[in-house]
Amino acid sequence: MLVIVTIDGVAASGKSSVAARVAQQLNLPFVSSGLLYRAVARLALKHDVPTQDQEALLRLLDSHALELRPYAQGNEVWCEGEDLTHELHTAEVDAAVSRVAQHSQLRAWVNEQLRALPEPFVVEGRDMGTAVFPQASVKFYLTASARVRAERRAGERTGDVDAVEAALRERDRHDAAQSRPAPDALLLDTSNLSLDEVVSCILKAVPA
Ligand SMILES: Nc1ncnc2c1ncn2[C@@H]1O[C@H](COP(=O)(O)OP(=O)(O)O)[C@@H](O)[C@H]1O
Ligand SMILES: Nc1ccn([C@@H]2O[C@H](COP(=O)(O)OP(=O)(O)O)[C@@H](O)[C@H]2O)c(=O)n1
Repeated sequence: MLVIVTIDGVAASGKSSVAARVAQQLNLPFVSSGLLYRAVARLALKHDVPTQDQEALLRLLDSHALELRPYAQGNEVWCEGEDLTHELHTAEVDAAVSRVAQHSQLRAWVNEQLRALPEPFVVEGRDMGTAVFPQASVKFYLTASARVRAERRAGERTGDVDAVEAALRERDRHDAAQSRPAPDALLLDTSNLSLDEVVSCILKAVPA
């Protein structure tokens, strides 16, 4: 059966880890939409383009072709022969990305890249079940307490748990506009669930 599964949620709620595992079980590709926003933020930082200047960001995209490659073992973003993926999960990009993501034309550009991907797939982000793939067959929205998310993420970033939690809360605040759950999404608080439990809960909702 051809399905799109959307997994949206707040920062560090488990979206990409869960999406990768769900996709593997379903033998589908998974798509990490946030990587495109992260890649634009990374390019802006690299080329000294102000993140509040949408026109300048769009010009940057015209001159630096970005490509999301949704491999099963992990998504990559390439820019003109260079793999940018390893540069996208830094505190610097975390701090800049929400400013990039607030621009409507830039969001339209990201959405165009995503809608051009061959279906079916599992896709994760903030607005996959609302703005981008409202027709998706199965929609989830993941949450977890800010403390739990900070503890999980602290191992992946420099800085103590308090600083990571403050940065996550700040990003959630900036991302609030595009982070509303779809009315038909199933909400899952993962604070007290293991990754395996979250994955099995989602798989139960996918039609056989
Ligand atoms: N339910 C869970 N239980 C334990 N650890 C989790 C769970 N979900 C995610 N993690 C861990 O939390 C961190 C953030 O998860 P990630 O998938 O990157 O979240 P997101 O894509 O929402 O930012 C990762 O280290 C991941 O392994
Ligand atoms: N569908 C999406 C995905 C990400 N984003 C933006 O991109 C940023 C990074 O997304 P991400 O999913 O890689 O971040 P994490 O939740 O993994 O920390 C978010 O903080 C949002 O600003 C968005 O606006 N819409």
